[in-house]
Amino acid sequence: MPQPKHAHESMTVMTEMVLPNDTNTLGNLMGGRLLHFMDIAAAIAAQKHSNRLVVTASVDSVSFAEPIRLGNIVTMKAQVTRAFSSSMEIFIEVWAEDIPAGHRVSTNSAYYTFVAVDQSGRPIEVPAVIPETDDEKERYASALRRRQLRLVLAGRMNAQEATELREFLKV
Ligand SMILES: CC(=O)SCCNC(=O)CCNC(=O)[C@H](O)C(C)(C)COP(=O)(O)OP(=O)(O)OC[C@H]1O[C@@H](n2cnc3c(N)ncnc32)[C@H](O)[C@@H]1OP(=O)(O)O
Repeated sequence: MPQPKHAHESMTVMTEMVLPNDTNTLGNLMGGRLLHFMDIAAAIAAQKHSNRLVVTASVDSVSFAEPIRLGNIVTMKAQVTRAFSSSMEIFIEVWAEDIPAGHRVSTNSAYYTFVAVDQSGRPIEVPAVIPETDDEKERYASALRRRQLRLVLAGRMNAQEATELREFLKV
């Protein structure tokens, strides 16, 4: 069993500049490009936690609340919230910044799930997470509910087994 690791050890901050090739005809960052940036930042956080190869297993709903403009600086902060057997949940927050205007806005957040795999692509055990701050403890505690919900929605868990969702699903 790998030694548990502190949540903050996986913290990853990634910065990108929005270039013309990243935008649509309105000059806004394309959603798929942003998801690509987020996937990389989250994968690095999962690798830091597990010291393994990782693959994306799922992405929870992402909404695009604010357009991100050509020339903006996009900053992503990703950190593992909780690890299970081979899977890890990563919370990622995104900000866009217009540096000349001195304007910074929070644009997105999402939960990604990564699975650590061996060289043959088989899932492999990962360290448990030790949460320390209040935010880390809250996200750690609620991670079990989010895991059960995503596995039920993916058809990988029977709703009857989702102990954290009983009240919500009325099962
Ligand atoms: C960085 C990248 O972009 S990688 C490229 C995109 N991603 C991929 O190509 C991944 C393709 N998928 C796969 O390789 C496999 O489905 C895997 C490795 C994710 C899972 O393999 P399986 O053989 O289904 O393994 P298994 O059923 O044992 O599940 C392994 C873990 O994955 C988790 N998992 C599987 N599917 C999902 C899902 N849809 N959502 C969340 N977690 C999932 C399971 O809950 C389990 O977690 P646990 O070990 O912590 O309990």
